[in-house]
Amino acid sequence: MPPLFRIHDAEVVRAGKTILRVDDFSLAEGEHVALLGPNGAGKSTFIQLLTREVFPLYRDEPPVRFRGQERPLLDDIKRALGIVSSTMHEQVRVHLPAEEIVCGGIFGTLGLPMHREVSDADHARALEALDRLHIASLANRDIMTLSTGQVRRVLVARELVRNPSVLVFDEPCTGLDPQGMYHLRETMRTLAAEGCSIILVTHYPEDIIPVIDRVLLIKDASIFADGSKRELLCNDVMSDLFDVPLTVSEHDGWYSLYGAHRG
Ligand SMILES: Nc1ncnc2c1ncn2[C@@H]1O[C@H](COP(=O)(O)OP(=O)(O)OP(=O)(O)O)[C@@H](O)[C@H]1O
Repeated sequence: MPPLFRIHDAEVVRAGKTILRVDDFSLAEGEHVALLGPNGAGKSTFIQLLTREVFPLYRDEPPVRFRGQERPLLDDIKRALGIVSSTMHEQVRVHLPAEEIVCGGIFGTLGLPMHREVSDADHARALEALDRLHIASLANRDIMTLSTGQVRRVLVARELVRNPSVLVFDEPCTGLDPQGMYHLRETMRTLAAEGCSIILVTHYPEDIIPVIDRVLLIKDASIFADGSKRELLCNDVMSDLFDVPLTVSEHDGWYSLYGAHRG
């Protein structure tokens, strides 16, 4: 089986500057990975290479392959991938029940589509997605009255209605309180246990749920390291990645990062 994604000899240039270079990377079907690195390193650009929102410099052989295809259809990639980011909820500025927001995910609309029939089965899919994340009780709540953490989980459900095989979480816990972080990380665990591949982008090892073993460290527009958590989530590597002294601790497969302050 070809890998889900393969990137080979890709370079993204903006304003005359290389903002990402990837010599070789591949992700197998069903594999999880966490991208970790400082601000401006190139993590979002990496994701946008996969989703074909940015294009690398021309090569005779296209640098990004999806399921072995050199020129995949954008629709095929969109069908396979669900994306949840910490900024998505800023676009939700309408008074609609959470269930309608989720149902809109089937049609790619924010709420129910204006000119298309929404069947009982569509509504049932939306409720099922909310239920999978244990938030069915929010179905009739006005999305504008929910907490940031609740909205983010509703938006995960909105991606789930299309049954993607891969979920990209782009800084999913940014702006959440400890309760919101707990639930969001539990959501990732639930989805991984159900067989979804997770691609996580984060600044914090705390977000890397135990089932994700592979970490891709990105720094200064290139891959700094690619390997297992045990190998890379350690004091020296993290201090080098973020250019400040850091200490890593691990407990039951969960990692934490602290500033190694003196005095
Ligand atoms: N259109 C553009 N023109 C010029 N520079 C750009 C453009 N888009 C991105 N960049 C630069 O490319 C670099 C990588 O950006 P990217 O958003 O991928 O980083 P990131 O690792 O996701 O950062 P953060 O953690 O802050 O979200 C940054 O320095 C950014 O300023």
